[in-house]
Amino acid sequence: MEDLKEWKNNEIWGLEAWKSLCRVRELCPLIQCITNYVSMDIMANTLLAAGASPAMVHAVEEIADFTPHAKGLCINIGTLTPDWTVSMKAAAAKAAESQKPWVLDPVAAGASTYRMERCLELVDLKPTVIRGNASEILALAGASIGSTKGVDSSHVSTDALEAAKELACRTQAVVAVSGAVDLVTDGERVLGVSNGVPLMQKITATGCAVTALIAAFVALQPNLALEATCFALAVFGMAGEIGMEKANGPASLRMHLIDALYGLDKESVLSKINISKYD
Ligand SMILES: Nc1ncnc2c1ncn2[C@@H]1O[C@H](COP(=O)(O)OP(=O)(O)OP(=O)(O)O)[C@@H](O)[C@H]1O
Ligand SMILES: Cc1ncsc1CCO
Ligand SMILES: [Mg+2]
Repeated sequence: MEDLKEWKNNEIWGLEAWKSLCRVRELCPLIQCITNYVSMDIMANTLLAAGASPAMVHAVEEIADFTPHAKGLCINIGTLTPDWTVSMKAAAAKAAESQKPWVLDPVAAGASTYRMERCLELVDLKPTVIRGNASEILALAGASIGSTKGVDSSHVSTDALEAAKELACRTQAVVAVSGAVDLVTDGERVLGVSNGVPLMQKITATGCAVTALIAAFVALQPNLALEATCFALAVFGMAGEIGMEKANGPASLRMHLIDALYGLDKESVLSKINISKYD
C-alpha cells in the first residue's frame, strides 16, 4: 500500500476501501463479540452481510479456548453487569496476549460511576480502537459522569474532536467519534468520514454494529487501524445511503441497510465514498 499520508482524493480512498471490503469477504474473519442484549441481532447480521463471521461468546469459562482463535474482538458495555465485566476484562487481556486487535464501544460511558470505572479499566487493557458517539468520547476522555442522558449523543461529533485526539494520544488507541461526520484520529492525523444518513440514528444499535464492523476490518489490517476504521465507517455509511433509497422509516432502513451492505459493489464504493483529511 502507498504511503497513506500522501493520500489526497476519494478515488484512492475508494479503491482501498473496496480492497478492504473484498478482503473481509474473502477471508471471513471470526469476530468475537461481547455485546449488549439490544445490539446482538443487528451486530451479527451486519458482520455476516459484510462477509465476516460473528460469534457472541461471553462466558468467562470459554475465553481461554475461544478468544485466541478469533481474528478480532468487539467489547461493548451497553448492558453491563458485574459478571460480564469479568468476561470483558479476561477477553481483552487474552486478545492482547495473542496479539489480536480489539475494539471498545463505551456505551453511555458518562451515565454512571460504575460504567465509567469499568470503561477506564478496559481502556487500561489497550484497545486498538475506541468508537463512541460524541457524548461518550467526551465523557470517557474527561472521566466525567452526568453529562450524558443515556446511550444517545447530546453532542455533535466535532464537539469531541479535541477530546478524541487527547484520548488517542493518552491511550495509543485509534479513536472514532460517530455522527454526521465520523471523526477518526490516532492523536496526530484526523480523518472525517461523511457517509451515512441521519435516520441511522433512529435505529437502535447502529453504532454498536459499526463498532463490530470496525473490528472485522481492523482484524485484517491491524497495522493500518486508522484507515481500516475509516473504511468500515464509510462502508456502513454507504450501505445506509443506498438503503435509504428504498426505506420508508427506521425499520425498513434497517433491513435495506443490511441488504445494501451485502450487495455493495465496487462502482458504488468508488462513487459514494466521502473521506477527507480533517486537520
Ligand atoms: N447525522 C448523521 N448523518 C449521517 N450518518 C449518521 C448521522 N448520525 C449518525 N450517523 C451514522 O450512524 C451510525 C451510528 O452512529 P451513532 O453516532 O448514532 O452511534 P451510537 O450513538 O453509538 O448508536 P447506538 O448506541 O444506537 O449503537 C454511524 O455509522 C454514523 O456514521
Ligand atoms: C438502547 C440501549 N441500551 C443499552 S445498550 C443499547 C443499544 C444502543 O446503544
Ligand atoms: Mg453507542
